[in-house]
Amino acid sequence: MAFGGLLALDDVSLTVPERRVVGLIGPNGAGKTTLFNCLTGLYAPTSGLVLLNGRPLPPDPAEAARGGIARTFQNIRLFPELSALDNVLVGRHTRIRQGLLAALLRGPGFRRSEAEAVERARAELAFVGLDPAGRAPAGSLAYGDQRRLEIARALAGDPSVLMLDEPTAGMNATETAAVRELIAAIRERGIAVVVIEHDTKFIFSLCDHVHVLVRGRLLVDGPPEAVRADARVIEAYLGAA
Ligand SMILES: Nc1ncnc2c1ncn2[C@@H]1O[C@H](COP(=O)(O)OP(=O)(O)OP(=O)(O)O)[C@@H](O)[C@H]1O
Repeated sequence: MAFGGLLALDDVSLTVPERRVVGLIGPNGAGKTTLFNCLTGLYAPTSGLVLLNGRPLPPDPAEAARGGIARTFQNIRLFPELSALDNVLVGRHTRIRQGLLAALLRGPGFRRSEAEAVERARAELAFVGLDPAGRAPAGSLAYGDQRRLEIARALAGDPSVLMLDEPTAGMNATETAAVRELIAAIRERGIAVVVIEHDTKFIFSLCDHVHVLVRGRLLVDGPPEAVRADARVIEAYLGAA
């Protein structure tokens, strides 16, 4: 991925297997968010391909969502005036088959589909540890709960891959531990997770596989123990001795 003369991602390739938590770490400006933006269709990579179950995914966020890739953002992007429940319903929207006419007529098929969506949204709120009624406006929730709400919204779209951009940013140790448990529970549901985090302790204790990105290139990847002990990773983070 090039931005004018800046090569933000250079020859980066990674695979996200089913039911795995894949970590992405690297210093500031390494290209982690840019990679997320390419994988979720927000950016059209200058060259290269994104394959989902072996099929090329067009660079279109709506297609990526329908295909089963969901994400959260580094900076929370909720609809603050909408209730928590409505925020999750927005995430469910890609799976609702009823068209405009059905919505206008509000027939039994539409009402059933709406009731199912609400039930599912409540289940996702409960899954992430929030009040399933979800009446409070999203903007009134505590910061950590807003991050959970974003995850609930992403899960409501039935993703096969969930991409989390710094899910524990700004959280204390207790909240961070809860997010670690939540991600493990998401993997148990059969969903693959890709996580960007600056907190390397969090990444090494959670992930099945870790990729290290430095200045747009993949430096090292492997199981957490191997990556943590790799001299190149230690140098990239701490500088040479
Ligand atoms: N839309 C854009 N236009 C131009 N340059 C961009 C754009 N998005 C990112 N970049 C540049 O690409 C490089 C990688 O940025 P990116 O945000 O992906 O890094 P990051 O690893 O996510 O960093 P951080 O850990 O600070 O969030 C940086 O040099 C950044 O300035």
